[in-house]
Amino acid sequence: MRDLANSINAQFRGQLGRFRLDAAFTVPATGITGLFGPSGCGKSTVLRCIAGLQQLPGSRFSIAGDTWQDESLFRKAHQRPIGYVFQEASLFQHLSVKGNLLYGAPRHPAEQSNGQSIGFDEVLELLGLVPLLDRSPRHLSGGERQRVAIGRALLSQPKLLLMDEPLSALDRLTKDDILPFLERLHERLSLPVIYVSHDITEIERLADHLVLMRAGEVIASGPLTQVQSDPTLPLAASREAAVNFDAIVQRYDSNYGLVTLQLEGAELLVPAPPVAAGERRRVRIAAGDVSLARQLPQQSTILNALPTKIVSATPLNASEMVVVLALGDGTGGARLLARVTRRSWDHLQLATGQQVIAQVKGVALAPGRGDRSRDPSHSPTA
Ligand SMILES: Nc1ncnc2c1ncn2[C@@H]1O[C@H](COP(=O)(O)OP(=O)(O)OP(=O)(O)O)[C@@H](O)[C@H]1O
Repeated sequence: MRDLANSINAQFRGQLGRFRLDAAFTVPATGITGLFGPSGCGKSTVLRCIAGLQQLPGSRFSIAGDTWQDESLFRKAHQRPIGYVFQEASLFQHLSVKGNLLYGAPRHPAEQSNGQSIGFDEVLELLGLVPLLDRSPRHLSGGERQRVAIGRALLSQPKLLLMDEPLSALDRLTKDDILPFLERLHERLSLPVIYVSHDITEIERLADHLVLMRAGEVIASGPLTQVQSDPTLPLAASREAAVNFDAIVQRYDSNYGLVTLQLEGAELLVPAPPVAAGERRRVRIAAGDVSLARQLPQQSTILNALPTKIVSATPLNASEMVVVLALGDGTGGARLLARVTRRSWDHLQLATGQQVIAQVKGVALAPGRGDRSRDPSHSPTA
């Protein structure tokens, strides 16, 4: 049982027209929780319930030991300390950016939030808003408007930030511009965030925990990598199946332009711009980029040939299977996914519990703060 004082506990049940919501999850009250699922599965409805905008009898919600609703209590929307960021930023056109940011901000934030206030200057710096302060919202790009909306939500001193598809109205390049700002918020603020998206690449980039929904129900929740690597869930079986890790930079080899990253149970070599030792960077390894070998390849261009143990193997279709691997000797190492053909599986006489070598042909490394390119670079590691 998770410690209630440090968790978000949600249970929303009820009928909305023809739609039945029966969603319950418990996640830590820290970091970013991604709420992911197909269109119409109920993600926005869950956020509306958390915000107190939708009341369903018999529902419960608490965060860090503070109950917002249960059988006998229902705090109205304005009594819930939340920031809400929507797909389209609704800014006041008659106010400047500064006016918009300060709208709704408590006058004495430190008194209102037990000293845990988010400062005006800090928000400006985190979201790069200084050059925009005197501008009218009419003259902002979509990405700039969204940054202002996020800043305004933060300055209301919320205890929980709800983000409902905040990037989905933006084009690819603008999205890539905003993601590093969100990563910085995540790094610097301890504010818990529930982030709704139907774009798995955003979730992979930002989330620490994941709640998977389908048809009004929560089908899984847990740490991101754990949910990604569960072969019984739809993510591991999808074409885009991948796992993400937060790895620590060990060293940088400027001679070859390679960074060494430490994961639980393995080290990875990845081509990258110079990066300082000790930095934390998120990596993504796609199932389709991992192949298996019985032995360490003697002469190969593959940079990352990692000892692993086969945890499970699940057929995907007539020709392919998804294999879950534990890095290292299988005790406590991070999990990887590999998509292999059934023919190769039989040919190599592979079996659950066996030690095998995972050959990682490519790794996507999320950019660091100093990187010029903001798109996660997918580098062949062969
Ligand atoms: N007040 C309501 N009355 C009737 N039906 C509702 C109500 N609110 C939501 N629904 C229905 O609930 C379902 C879930 O909607 P919701 O917007 O939560 O899904 P979603 O997962 O956020 O979808 P998307 O990713 O497309 O935004 C939809 O079929 C919607 O029509």
